[in-house]
Amino acid sequence: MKQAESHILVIFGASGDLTKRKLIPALLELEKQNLLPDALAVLGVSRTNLSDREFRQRMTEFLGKNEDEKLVTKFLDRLFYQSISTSESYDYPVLKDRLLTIAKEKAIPENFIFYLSTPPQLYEIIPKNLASVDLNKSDDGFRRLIVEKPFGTDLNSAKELNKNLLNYFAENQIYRIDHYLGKESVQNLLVTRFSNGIFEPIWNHNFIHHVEITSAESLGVENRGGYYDHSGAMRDMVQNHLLQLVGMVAMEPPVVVEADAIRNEVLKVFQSLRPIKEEEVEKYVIRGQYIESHIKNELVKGYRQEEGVDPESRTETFLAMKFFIDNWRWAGVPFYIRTGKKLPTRVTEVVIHFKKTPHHLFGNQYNTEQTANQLVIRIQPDEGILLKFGMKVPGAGFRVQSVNMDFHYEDLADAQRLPAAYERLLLDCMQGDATLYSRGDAVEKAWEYVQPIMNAWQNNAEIPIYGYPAGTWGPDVADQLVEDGQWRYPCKNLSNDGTYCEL
Ligand SMILES: NC(=O)C1=CN([C@@H]2O[C@H](COP(=O)(O)OP(=O)(O)OC[C@H]3O[C@@H](n4cnc5c(N)ncnc54)[C@H](OP(=O)(O)O)[C@@H]3O)[C@@H](O)[C@H]2O)C=CC1
Ligand SMILES: O=C1O[C@H](COP(=O)(O)O)[C@@H](O)[C@H](O)[C@H]1O
Repeated sequence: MKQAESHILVIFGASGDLTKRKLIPALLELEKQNLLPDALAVLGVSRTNLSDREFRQRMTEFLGKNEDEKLVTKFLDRLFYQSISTSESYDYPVLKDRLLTIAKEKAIPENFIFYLSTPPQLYEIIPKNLASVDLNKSDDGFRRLIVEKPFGTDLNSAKELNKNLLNYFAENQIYRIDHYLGKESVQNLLVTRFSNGIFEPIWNHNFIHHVEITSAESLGVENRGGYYDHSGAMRDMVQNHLLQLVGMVAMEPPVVVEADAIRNEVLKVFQSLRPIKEEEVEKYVIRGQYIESHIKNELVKGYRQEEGVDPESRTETFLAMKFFIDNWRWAGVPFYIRTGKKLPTRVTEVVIHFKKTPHHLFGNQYNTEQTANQLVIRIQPDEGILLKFGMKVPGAGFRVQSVNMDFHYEDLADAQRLPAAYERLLLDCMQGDATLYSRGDAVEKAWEYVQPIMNAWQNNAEIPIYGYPAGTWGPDVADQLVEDGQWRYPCKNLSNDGTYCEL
């Protein structure tokens, strides 16, 4: 594994939610694991006036309660803060001076990573302002730019954003975060497929009947109603996280495990998605919105009653769709994806449904079910893999029953905690590895694919948006998408608070 190189990490938007909830805890965890280089500083930047001491004090509140004091002190000493008017170029010489001063005082080489954790309107102006003081390129050190989602809100804005970023940074300097790619179990998809002789030979239309991907959340929009009402499930989850998952499930083996080799294969999957025409949207895509209901005797608000949401909103909080990948491997295999807020539990899983045997040997004589094998790849929580297969019911005759072969990450003898997505992604960028970051062309291709669906919703008020009671698996009509049968309902046991279900 490459070592993280010494550098200064500049976080724009350092007084915001993402910094305190995800980035700082991820950095502390890397410190704990001894994965940060000795010469590393973090410079928080935003408009709020804070001293270094005040910034450190604020960040302390978001670190775990029982952390080792010495370690926390070492970590906090790496943190600095600079207040600037982020959108104004006149403040960037101040930023540059501060960076050079920290580099000199702390003997850190002039390598800089700029993390854009601000409102997306600033994703164009900050790179431009960095370029105005030559912080975008250097012959000596590296300059990298991490961009948070959303990468645009539709195809045109995504193209515009990419074009503008490329005015100031080269593609190989740009790291677009999709935190799903940072999840350990998503990366394990590649290992499951490409390091097991038993799976890859049958990973195609000859053996696979259909593929199902579910990403369910039990939470609603919480305090993000204002943002979500302009986004919806398609922009928030499908265009990015779920299509990236599709890319991992469906791609061809990359030539090597390197950023461009893997990302080339993901792009090819996106290029092979059969377009859904505007007039076909009703047939292939079901959208829903949660409505008021009772969950465990408690009255739960509907989406339109959430703070920041238009009382007549037609934004989808649930989406289920069927689509095809028109290439050699996947010809004729339906893919189904489903995501939603206020569903019964939080679970993300990929289910490979294999074809049934060509002849049901035991069916006629023993009036027994014909089982089809399923491989369930649980992304979260309770990460693991489960294989369902038919087994003889003990005793007389040949009756068949479906049973499970079950692996859970937490059962590993030397079980290590799974690193959080932001830990892995930050470390990768520090090592100059963009494999788990989205590439601009793939992001645009994904927008190109979903754009006609969003257009149809916008242009045709007749396309229904179905209500579903909060706490259910979405509108019943979503079942009609799946030809023979229904979606897998993923819970064996639901925890008491309903937020967790066993594989
Ligand atoms: N929070 C999350 O869980 C996730 C967030 N994201 C993305 O990350 C980015 C940051 O999100 P989040 O931290 O939640 O956002 P917040 O609104 O909490 O923080 C935004 C930050 O940007 C700074 N800022 C600088 N210039 C401006 C400006 N002109 N207007 C408003 N704020 C400004 C703000 O500080 P100041 O006012 O001091 O300048 C603040 O520090 C967003 O693009 C979001 O979509 C993506 C995934 C998850
Ligand atoms: O990007 C987002 O992802 C979260 C779901 O992430 P997960 O890691 O908890 O599965 C989602 O809640 C949020 O709306 C979306 O913006």
